[in-house]
Amino acid sequence: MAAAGSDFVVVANRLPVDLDTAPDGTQRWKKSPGGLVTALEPILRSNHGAWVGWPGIPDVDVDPFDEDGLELVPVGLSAREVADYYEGFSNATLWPLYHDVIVRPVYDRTWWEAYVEVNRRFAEATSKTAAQNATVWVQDYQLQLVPKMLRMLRPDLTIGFFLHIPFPPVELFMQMPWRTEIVEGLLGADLIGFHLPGGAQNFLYLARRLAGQPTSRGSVGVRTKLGVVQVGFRDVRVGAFPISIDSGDLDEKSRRKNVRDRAQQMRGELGNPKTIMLGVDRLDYTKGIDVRLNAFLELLTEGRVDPEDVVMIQIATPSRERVESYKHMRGEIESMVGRINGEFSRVGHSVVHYMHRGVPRDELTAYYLAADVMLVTPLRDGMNLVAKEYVASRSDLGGSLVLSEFTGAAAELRQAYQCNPHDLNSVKDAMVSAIEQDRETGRRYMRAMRRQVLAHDVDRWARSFLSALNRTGDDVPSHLVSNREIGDAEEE
Ligand SMILES: O=P(O)(O)OC[C@H]1O[C@H](O[C@H]2O[C@H](CO)[C@@H](O)[C@H](O)[C@H]2O)[C@H](O)[C@@H](O)[C@@H]1O
Ligand SMILES: Nc1ccn([C@@H]2O[C@H](COP(=O)(O)OP(=O)(O)O)[C@@H](O)[C@H]2O)c(=O)n1
Repeated sequence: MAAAGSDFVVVANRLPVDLDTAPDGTQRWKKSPGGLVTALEPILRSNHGAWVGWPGIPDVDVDPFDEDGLELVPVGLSAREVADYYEGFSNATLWPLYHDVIVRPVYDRTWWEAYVEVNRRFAEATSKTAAQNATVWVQDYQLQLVPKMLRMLRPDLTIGFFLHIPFPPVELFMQMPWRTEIVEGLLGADLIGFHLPGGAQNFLYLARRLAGQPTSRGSVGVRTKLGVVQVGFRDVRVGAFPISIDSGDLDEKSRRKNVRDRAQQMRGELGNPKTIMLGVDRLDYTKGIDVRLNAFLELLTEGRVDPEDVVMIQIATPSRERVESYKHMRGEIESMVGRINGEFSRVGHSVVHYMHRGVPRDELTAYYLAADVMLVTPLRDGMNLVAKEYVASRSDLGGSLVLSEFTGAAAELRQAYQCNPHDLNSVKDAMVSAIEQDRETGRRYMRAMRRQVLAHDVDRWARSFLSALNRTGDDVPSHLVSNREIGDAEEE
């Protein structure tokens, strides 16, 4: 039976803050990594909702607490569950399978059992947190069984699900030993959202084939034209809702004098090179950090880029460090950085600056402003918020974006220098075009991309998903998302 509870509950693998243990044993909360938290935290904060999630370290038992008007409901995981559910099934099975099998997925029955058990725990915690008839929004691949489990516990709830990573082609999904259970788990929701129409389309096909449910046959549009799966007397709707960022906030930050001064200072510290190229990613094999380093190495070797003129900065945030494929990739990337610097740096002038750590937000905005060329080269990425953040930060209309075709963002940022990360020549050519771009062309491209990102911000993303979930047309209940109007992109 529902207690008083919250009217709006987000359920995600992680809380927006992680409990961090310092070397002296003291613990403090710090912002969790990744785009999901960046995207959802502002919405939930402005709606005084509740967030159910894992506090980020094993074997801690924390009571629900209030943080600036947001109720945080921790779901504890044991060390074994972190190994089997998070590192195992989520990040060594689902993550590689959904990212085009860049790394071979491991199918392990023990991991699957832990995934089922932890999903049940999340469903139970949510059931206790949500008020009668509340709206619950379940996030991402770690929790695909929660919609069905939650519906069984609380049929009064309106349940949405959003997948932040790509939904794979049918032939790849069919590898999954527990494919039917996953499709049926998702079908517990009232609305299932993907970044792109292709993911929605793949899911509709699988709902027919694996769950044997009738579905609509027409194509799915972006934020419009939802697909439908009929599950008994319920209609489950399926749609494409490309996520975004708080672009207005970033635009405003990038105009601040202290941020601009810091960007200038960074350029000075690097010896004022003609071109600064920047990469900002979690250290993940999907992000194609190795691809851009290889392309840079070849350009330097061929003399198409002069090491005196071009400097590359790579910020690589530590991620999933106990998963084997991540350990392996870190070693490879760091040895490539060493090789490039060994061949092309001189005393006092490194060609690649590599940082294996997170960076505070203001500092990150200054990096975006300092960079002439932003390198976003994933082999596959659900959206990639970094690409959108770069564009939102360039209120000066400077800079150029090299963008992989295999990111969700590529569907919206058409004026980027798009490339195929599986084709090194394509990446090299895009880099050279971005480096050599003339000022007027660059301003035109950046203006067009900014119009897109400023008009389609994270507030609009949440509003379009939640209004579809609540079947209220354009009017979202005011307790769900802020009604802040999005102004026209103002430039310069
Ligand atoms: O929680 P972690 O295991 O440390 O990973 C961080 C997050 O990575 C993934 O982010 C995705 O969501 C972004 C926002 O929609 C999207 O732009 C990006 O393409 C995705 O990779 C993951 O989906 C999250 O669940 C993780 O929290
Ligand atoms: N050092 C860093 C690197 C990234 N980030 C943020 O992490 C998020 C990454 O999101 P994304 O969509 O590009 O990729 P995922 O890491 O979610 O796969 C962005 O919002 C970045 O600004 C950060 O806060 N600090």
